[in-house]
Amino acid sequence: MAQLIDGKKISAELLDNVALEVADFKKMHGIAPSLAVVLVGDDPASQVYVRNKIQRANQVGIRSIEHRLAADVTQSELNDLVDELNWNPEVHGILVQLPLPAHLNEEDIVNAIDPCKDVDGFHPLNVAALALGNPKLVPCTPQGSMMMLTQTLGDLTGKHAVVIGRSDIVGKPMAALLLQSNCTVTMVHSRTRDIEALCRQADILVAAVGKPELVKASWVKPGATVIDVGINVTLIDGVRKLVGDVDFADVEKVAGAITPVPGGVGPMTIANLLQNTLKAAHVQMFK
Ligand SMILES: Nc1nc2c(c(=O)[nH]1)N[C@@H](CN(C=O)c1ccc(C(=O)N[C@@H](CCC(=O)O)C(=O)O)cc1)CN2
Ligand SMILES: [Mg+2]
Repeated sequence: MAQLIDGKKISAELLDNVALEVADFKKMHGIAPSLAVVLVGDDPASQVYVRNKIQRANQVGIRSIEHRLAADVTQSELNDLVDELNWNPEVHGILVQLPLPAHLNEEDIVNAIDPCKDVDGFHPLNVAALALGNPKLVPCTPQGSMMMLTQTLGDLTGKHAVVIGRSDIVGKPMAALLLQSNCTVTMVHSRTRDIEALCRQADILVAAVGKPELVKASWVKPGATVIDVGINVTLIDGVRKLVGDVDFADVEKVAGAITPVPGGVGPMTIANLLQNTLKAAHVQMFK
């Protein structure tokens, strides 16, 4: 049976470390790092994620400022808020919870955030910095996935990593980070031919595609490390159940190590958001 990569445990260690560094930051500067969290509308999952982010921020001593906007807010009203947060020296990190309601243009909003406060790492300047091998603020889910990989495997040099999915917030930055760690990287997606055979070549398999339990044991090389980024809500006999993109019960029989859902990558995302907030605050103090 595969080793379980425990995201709750690894993220708790990271949060303890962030809390210590936040205490040092406060001693040095006399203020707390601060994070502005913008939530538009009433998507139930987004409400849960935002609540968890604020709760964890408070736990490590980061000041959080919540901005809740109605679902029918206009693009220019949201832009005005982002602008105000950009100019406010008491705000070190800004995050706009995604997805936004359909009438809003996500790209324009992300582009409006000051790249130095972009703790999600989604701004084009942060994307470019990562692609050029000089990362500044890195997207939280891929950064957390890399921490789990290095804790499990140590040096990743020479390993063949296959990333399933090419989203801007997970697949692409994940591939860039794996490349930076000297992996040989293959990206597969909906138009790839024979995905299964390519996945079977992977020493490291990262599933970030949003398809419940897509990856079966037959896709996995014996002993491979499997990172499951998927968070899919399914109904089993009328009961809400969270499953990943990996068929855990099947794949754990062949993998060397595997992340569960829940309790894997998810908690790492939030811990990395707070680490990014601290990093952004440090950079702004010396500007
Ligand atoms: N601005 C952003 N929006 C979104 C991001 C993001 O990184 N920045 N990522 C996702 C949602 N997300 C954080 O925002 C997120 C999703 C899931 C978890 C998590 O801890 N999940 C738990 C299970 C929670 C549950 O029971 O529902 C787990 O996997 O154990 C954290 C953060 C999209 N939007
Ligand atoms: Mg839209």
